[in-house]
Amino acid sequence: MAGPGRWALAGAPDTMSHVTAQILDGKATAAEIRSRLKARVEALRERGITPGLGTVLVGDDPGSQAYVAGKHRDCAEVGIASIRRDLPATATQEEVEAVVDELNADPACTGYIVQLPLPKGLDEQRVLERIDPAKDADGLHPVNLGRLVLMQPGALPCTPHGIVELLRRYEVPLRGADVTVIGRGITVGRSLGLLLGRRTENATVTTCHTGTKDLAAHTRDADIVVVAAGVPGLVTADMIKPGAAVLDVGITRTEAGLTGDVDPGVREVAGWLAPMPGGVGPMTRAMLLANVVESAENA
Ligand SMILES: Nc1nc2c(c(=O)[nH]1)N[C@@H](CN(C=O)c1ccc(C(=O)N[C@@H](CCC(=O)O)C(=O)O)cc1)CN2
Repeated sequence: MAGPGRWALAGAPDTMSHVTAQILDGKATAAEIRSRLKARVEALRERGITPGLGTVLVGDDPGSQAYVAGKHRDCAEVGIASIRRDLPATATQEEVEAVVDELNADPACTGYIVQLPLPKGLDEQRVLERIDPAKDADGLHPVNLGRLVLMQPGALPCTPHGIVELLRRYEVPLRGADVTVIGRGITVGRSLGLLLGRRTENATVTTCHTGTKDLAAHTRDADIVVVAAGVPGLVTADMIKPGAAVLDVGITRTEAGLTGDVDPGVREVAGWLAPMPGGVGPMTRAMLLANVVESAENA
């Protein structure tokens, strides 16, 4: 699946005519991953093991509701049992933590996630820390993030893991690549920096955020740009080195529909583009299933 855009990384002249970016098709890649996971789930079931994914959803945010519904559809497709716990937006910290305790104790739930963000007023970090690290299907418990820092095996956060898988499948050169990540949230930016800096990936990562003085200076030098800022159209064509890979992880819901962080003009400059929708999002869901299957296999 090698793309047309490798010439910028190889140092070819700027005068070379450019082909529109190759699309990093997360939807198709995730479907392939699910079909392989389905076979692994069947093998587990033959050994008498049924993996079970739990979700905890608090409140009525339309995005979170859609993501959780998607996660349960994926489970049904690959044969993972699913357990759903929905709480109203008025739920207290104690009520949310009681559900976490219940899932920690439930043997049918082999892994689970707490859908983020939680409604204002709830202490997200306290909830995440209460999850049994062995059941943390999102890799967001401090123990699992610590393993990532120490480069030890453990559940990996789904979006960063999905990004790395997508880059690998399309043979986007990663070793030694200069990667600029925009956004320092724990579900994407910060964890991605840790993941790409491991010896197995060996990329050089710059994490940009609201305090970054000259964002364009960092993106223009990068072989790979990952943007997870939630600012529609933040990254424009003039900020991208010709032939670089650009991955759009931003999602803003407007009355007109969903908007990503990458301006459509980037497609004419980039070598590869993971669009929103259809790029990284479906990979996030596929990696969650992979975490659940892998932890059932290792149990
Ligand atoms: N506990 C977690 N909470 C959140 C995570 C996470 O990994 N764990 N990530 C995001 C939300 N998320 C999964 O939970 C997620 C986001 C987007 C997509 C997706 O498929 N997006 C589509 C477009 C959106 C749409 O159609 O509605 C796409 O990009 O094609 C899946 C999962 C924050 N919370």
